[in-house]
Amino acid sequence: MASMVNAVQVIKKKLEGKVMVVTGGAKGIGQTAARVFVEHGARAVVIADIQSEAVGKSVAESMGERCSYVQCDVSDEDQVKSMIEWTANTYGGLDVMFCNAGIMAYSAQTIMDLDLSEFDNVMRVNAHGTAACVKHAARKMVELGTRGSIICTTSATASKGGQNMTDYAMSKHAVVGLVRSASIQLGVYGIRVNCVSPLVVLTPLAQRMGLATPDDFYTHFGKFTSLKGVYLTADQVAEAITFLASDDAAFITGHNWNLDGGLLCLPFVAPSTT
Ligand SMILES: NC(=O)c1ccc[n+]([C@@H]2O[C@H](COP(=O)([O-])OP(=O)(O)OC[C@H]3O[C@@H](n4cnc5c(N)ncnc54)[C@H](O)[C@@H]3O)[C@@H](O)[C@H]2O)c1
Repeated sequence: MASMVNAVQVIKKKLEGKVMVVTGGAKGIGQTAARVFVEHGARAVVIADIQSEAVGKSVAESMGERCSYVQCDVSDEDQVKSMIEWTANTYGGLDVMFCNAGIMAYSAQTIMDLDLSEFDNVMRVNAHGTAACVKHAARKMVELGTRGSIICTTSATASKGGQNMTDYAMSKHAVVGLVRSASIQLGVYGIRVNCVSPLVVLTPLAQRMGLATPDDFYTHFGKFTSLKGVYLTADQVAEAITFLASDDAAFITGHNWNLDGGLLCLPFVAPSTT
């Protein structure tokens, strides 16, 4: 028992003392990330999400006293600005901004049947909303003189075209452009900006695409990855974000980290069926 305790004690907590915001943290990847940030010793984790106060507060409470909830629609710049102000005033700083909130349209969104009001909605949250979050986090970090870390969630669709979800792919390509440009502009302040591009994670969002179990993933995506018999979990994404947020990544900026099981490295030949 004593040796087990010692083993746990030597595991490094990578986020000790940090004040962090997670947008879209009431569900899915963001909720897991908030829990993992607390486990890694973050001083404060603010979950910012469009969900009701009741839903968000119960998620935050389930993670302990270092976690709190602010209802915030990331597509509304004023709400984003107020949420960042509240975080910095309440906890005395802002070290890490995880811009993760994102949505998909309800229709297939092939180009010839593109519903442009759904398109606007997807772009408003995924591109415009992420830009508002990066903008106001950066302004606050510069104001406070913090050499912070900003991380955005984009998607494997940011590097590929698709049979459908045209608006979603466009919005995620936009986030990569945002991250690359912001990383250049903010480097002078010591602020790092990176993004992660997961393939599929079995969250409520993936369920809407009919992906609820590992078998669903293997059936639909297994042949497009070089790694076999493994799938991406929200915990793995959260650990990747934790690394990018931590001081271990002090010289890493401007990257789009593909969490894709090797999908982007597959050669230009028909995928192997073995
Ligand atoms: N799940 C996947 O397979 C997958 C793959 C690649 C990328 N992503 C991206 O990861 C991110 C998280 O996805 P997820 O699967 O956890 O989704 P999810 O639907 O499970 O959770 C998304 C959260 O974002 C919140 N949200 C939605 N609109 C918002 C808004 N306007 N303002 C604030 N919060 C808002 C929702 O309330 C929800 O809590 C998204 O950006 C998504 O595009 C997901």
